[in-house]
This record gives sequence, structure tokens and C-alpha cells, in this order.
Amino acid sequence: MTEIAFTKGHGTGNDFVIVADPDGELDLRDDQVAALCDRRFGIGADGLLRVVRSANIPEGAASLEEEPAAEWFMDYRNADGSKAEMCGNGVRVFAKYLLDTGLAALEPGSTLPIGTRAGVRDVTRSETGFQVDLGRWRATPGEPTVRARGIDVARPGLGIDVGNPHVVVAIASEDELASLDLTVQPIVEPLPEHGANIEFVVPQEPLVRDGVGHVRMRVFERGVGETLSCGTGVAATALAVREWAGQGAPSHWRVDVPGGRLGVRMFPAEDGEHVALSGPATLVYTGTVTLA
Ligand SMILES: N[C@H](CCC[C@H](N)C(=O)O)C(=O)O
Repeated sequence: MTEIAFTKGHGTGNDFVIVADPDGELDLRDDQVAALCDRRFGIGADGLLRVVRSANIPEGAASLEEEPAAEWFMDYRNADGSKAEMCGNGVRVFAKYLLDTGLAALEPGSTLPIGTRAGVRDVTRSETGFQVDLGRWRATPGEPTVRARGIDVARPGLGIDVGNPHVVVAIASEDELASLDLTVQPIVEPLPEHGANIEFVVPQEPLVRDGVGHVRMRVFERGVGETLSCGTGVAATALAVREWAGQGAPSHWRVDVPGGRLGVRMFPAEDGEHVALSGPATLVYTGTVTLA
């Protein structure tokens, strides 16, 4: 039995157990992560962020070859223990943790690079907390359809990759969105090889005001279930709604999730169009826990 220190944090209600492991000594099994994330028998969270120096884990080695190098690597795990490439809310909370504990500094106007399995992601300060450049996005091939409890027929979805896989589903109305029963896993056909996070949005109702699009969404996360927020899912949703809206759609979006509001901005970069996510990051409490 090992006693470990942890910090609990969240970004718009997407909550995480944060475990500092700078020397990369903790090899957390899936069942241990699931036990820590269990909302009845453990601390309770949507996922776990292990804070490791890039030099101390194989996954982080590439982070040191980038310019500037990412000294810290976010080892993100879903509540079921599975590893995922990227976590948009998680990166903001990770950055907040590094800054509040003095493990890193971020002067106004500068950038904090953070290593992830999807590559190095650059974090900057924003009005609402932090902005993370999720990098170049891409539409994934195929025309998946999704069935969920509360919508009677399969609806078309758009596959979008922002470092991790998403399928965004067009929903007919706000009432239908509210009536979805996401306690049951939606059915995606064909299911992408590595699964997908599934977002539900009412695309025909984006409100565009002062050049900013505004939508509301819900999400069923791979390896978790319904969460109050999913940062990469919010980015994928804004990208999908912009695609569906066609020519002239805005590149700046506000997306409401059950846990709050996030900002999305699409912008040209050397390697193609990037998508950036901005929003708050909160650390709630610290504690110690015995690892089974
Ligand atoms: N909540 C995270 C996404 C976790 C994605 C994970 N569920 C996966 O398997 O990709 C976010 O804010 O982006």
C-alpha cells in the first residue's frame, strides 16, 4: 500500500485527480486509476493527470526535441484507466497546477509548452484563464451515424480529430438535446478503431453575434461517460458546426456545456489551420490517498 499526495482540480466541471510524479516512479495500473476516479469508493473524477518530467518517461522524450522543449508531460488517463492522447480541459488544469506549485512560470505574453501523447501543446494566459493551442485539426474519413437513447433514429455525425477522436452529432432541437439519456453509451456505426468521444449539438441554431458563434452541447466521453465538459469535444463541436454552417461561418465560438462556457478560435498556422481552446482552470483541494 502506498500513500500518495494528490490535488483535485477542474475545468468547467470536467474534474481530475492530479498526481505529482516528477521522477516518473509511479506506474499506475488501469484498476488503480479507476479506483481513484471512482465517485463512491475513491476520490472521484473524470480522469487523472500525472505530472512527470518529460525526461522521465518514454512518451515524453519527443517533447524535449521540440523548440521550446516541454519540460513537463501530462500523462492523461480516463476514469476507466485508459490512456488518451489529449485533454483540453486537463491541459489548462495541468498548467494551473504547475504555476501554483512553482514547478513552472508563465510571464504575461509568454507561452508554456506542455507535452502530451498528441504532441507538445502551447498554453498562454487568456481573459478567462488559459488558452491552449490544440494544434492542427482534421476531419476523419467515413460518415458515422449515431444512435442514442432519446433520439429515435440514427443521426449523421462528423468525425473530427483534435489529437484525440471525436464524432459530432447533429441534433434536431434544444428539447431533444435536453432529453438525451446519456447514461447509456451511444452507438456509433462504424465505430472508429480507437473509439471516439461523442458530442451532441443543435447545428441549425448557432447564434452569431458580433462575429462570434454560440452553441450549446452535451458529450459522452470515451472511457468516462457523460461529463459536464470536454475541452477537445468543445473544439470538435465548434469545428463541426462551422463546417455545417458553410461559407462565412465565424472562426470564433463560445460553447456552453453543462459545466460552464469555453471559447474556441480557429486560425491559420504554417502546418494548416489550428484550433485553440480557452477557459478557466480551478484547483479545489489537496489530500493524500492510499493506493491499493
Ligand atoms: N475531457 C477531455 C477529453 C478527454 C478525452 C478522453 N475521454 C479521450 O478518451 O479522448 C478534454 O477536456 O478534452
